[in-house]
Amino acid sequence: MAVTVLDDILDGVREDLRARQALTDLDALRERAQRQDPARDARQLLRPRNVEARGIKVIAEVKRSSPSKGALAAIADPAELARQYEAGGATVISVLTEQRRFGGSLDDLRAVRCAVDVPVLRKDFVVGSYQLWEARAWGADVVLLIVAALPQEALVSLVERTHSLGMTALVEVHDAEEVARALDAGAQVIGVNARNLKTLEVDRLTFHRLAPLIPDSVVRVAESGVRGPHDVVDYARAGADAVLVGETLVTGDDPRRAVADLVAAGAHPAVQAVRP
Ligand SMILES: O=C(O)c1ccccc1NCC(=O)[C@H](O)[C@H](O)COP(=O)(O)O
Repeated sequence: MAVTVLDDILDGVREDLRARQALTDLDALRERAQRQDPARDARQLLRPRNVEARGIKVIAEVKRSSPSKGALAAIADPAELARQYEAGGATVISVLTEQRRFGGSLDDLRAVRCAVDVPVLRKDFVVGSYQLWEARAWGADVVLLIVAALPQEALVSLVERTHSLGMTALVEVHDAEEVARALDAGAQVIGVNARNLKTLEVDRLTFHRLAPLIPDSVVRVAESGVRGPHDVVDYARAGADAVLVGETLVTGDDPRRAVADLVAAGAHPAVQAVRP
């Protein structure tokens, strides 16, 4: 019996994963993954060495629905949406591939991969390495690993495996203990989710509380709750290198313009993140 929203999501993810594993064995996935172009270095793009290029980056998400808001947008053509995001200046495109609650799929990931040149993030609820091989086989450059969904030994192993496949791990946290776990696991990019995945409550100040616990050597991503440029400015002032934005972009009528407005806010001299 699922106790929290996250537990319920994970129950469905495990059931759907078993069905996919029954259809495609790991050797076939590995073979497909090895045929892919090497993964793009998203970490470098999220925190460029050239300080002048260091405006707050935007990770723009393809998100049809969610547990907190239900149906958001049909997104009949995820590739076109991704092209609009890229044209607006998004540094990374995030693709939700969980089907039951977010209406996503690996086909969406593949379509977006074929449509854009920027790195693509597989946003799902990873519980094992098979999903990492899936991500690589479908062209992902970045994979989300949710600390709250994984015991520490599994988290450590999955971060290592993600890096060994050439991909970047976006390790997601929501409290101080999870920050410590992410750092222990070797995370080089940490996402602070303002949304509590167990209760769905959104508190943008979560990032402000946790950012000081994340060393300057680690890329900081502020996830969720970005309603517009003002939230980008606020996250930037709290030390974010990047923001991850979904709902505001998929529910608006001009995704390219919406991304461009967020990028402009993040690039403004008054708010550029001052990074050592
Ligand atoms: O969005 C949800 O309702 C949700 C519920 C449970 C687990 C994950 C959930 N969303 C995934 C995300 O973290 C967001 O899609 C992403 O950070 C973008 O957030 P937003 O801009 O608020 O859509």
